[in-house]
Amino acid sequence: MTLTLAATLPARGFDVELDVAEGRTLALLGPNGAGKSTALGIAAGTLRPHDGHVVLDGRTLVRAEGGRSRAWVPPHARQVALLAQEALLFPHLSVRQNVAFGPRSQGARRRAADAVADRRLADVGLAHLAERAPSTLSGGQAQRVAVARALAAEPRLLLLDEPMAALDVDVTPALRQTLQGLLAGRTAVITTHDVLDALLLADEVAVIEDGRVVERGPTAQVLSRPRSAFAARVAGLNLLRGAWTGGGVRTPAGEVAHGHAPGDGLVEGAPATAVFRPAAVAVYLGEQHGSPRNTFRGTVHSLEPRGDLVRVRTDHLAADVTPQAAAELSLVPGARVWLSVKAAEVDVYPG
Ligand SMILES: Nc1ncnc2c1ncn2[C@@H]1O[C@H](COP(=O)(O)OP(=O)(O)OP(=O)(O)O)[C@@H](O)[C@H]1O
Repeated sequence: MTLTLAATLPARGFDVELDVAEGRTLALLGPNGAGKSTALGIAAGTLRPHDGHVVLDGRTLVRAEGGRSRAWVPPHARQVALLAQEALLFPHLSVRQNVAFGPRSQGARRRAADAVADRRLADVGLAHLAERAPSTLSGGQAQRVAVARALAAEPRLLLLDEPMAALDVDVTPALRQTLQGLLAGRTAVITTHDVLDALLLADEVAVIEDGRVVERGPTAQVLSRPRSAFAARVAGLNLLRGAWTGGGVRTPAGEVAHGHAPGDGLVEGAPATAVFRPAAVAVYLGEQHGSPRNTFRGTVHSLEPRGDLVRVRTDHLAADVTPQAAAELSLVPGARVWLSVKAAEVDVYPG
């Protein structure tokens, strides 16, 4: 592995192990306060773990035991670049000087550093802004300069902390596309809440909740067969977890989901997961009988516009219905409903 990180920080309830292979990008997904930024801070050296280690390309960057550092490489000597949500450019330096800063501080001469800066600015499509002052840039441009600056230092590891979070939605697709090109073949960790970042930028995904990794795997697998509630939400899927019993997944609350189970591996009494799309769910005011359907009781929590449809959220499930259906059923928060989904629309898998 290029990067291995195993660290605890009891003050934050943080206890995480991660690894990233050479040239791969890992996305850290998780709710606010889960510990994603803490993981990046420990890798970058802005935070010290209480126990654990970080090893990059065989070099130990930190090793700590019981709150004492046994090994410590300071942040600037780690060959790790951390890109924050805000660009944080030096205001008194030009765009080119900002990007040349890393090579300069590594000892490159002015001309050579400027040449690197111009190449990196070209990589992010901003060669024409090299003379500008940071204060004259838009948020999206500033963030691109920050990406160029991070890459100019030739880091062995690139850390991106929600790089799109502070940007307007209309500029995020372009930056995401730029990052897609730049991350190919680099070792990187990106934190995000956005399914598109995970899909387009990451080879693997790790879901962090309450300071622990609760799920990890190749991106497509985690998003199509999530096991954690958070991954299911990011993937836009309903998720029910329970035990495989009598041909269905029985949840601790007593709900049963029948579905189709491609492949095998389901064992009577063993953990199993059922997922289905909100668009496959119909909403009724009374229980539906007959036909191979699953029905679940729920109370409407919220209604949100979702393209041409309305997303109806109940305690733990979601359904996408037409605005006409929502109106005919008089759906409002607090309404008691039945949600119904055909077994053929439900994927069931072990775990
Ligand atoms: N400077 C700090 N001092 C003490 N505790 C902190 C500090 N920063 C964060 N924490 C706590 O550490 C835990 C993990 O926070 P962290 O910022 O790593 O989460 P995150 O997953 O990055 O969240 P977000 O998505 O909101 O950025 C939280 O409980 C948070 O309250």
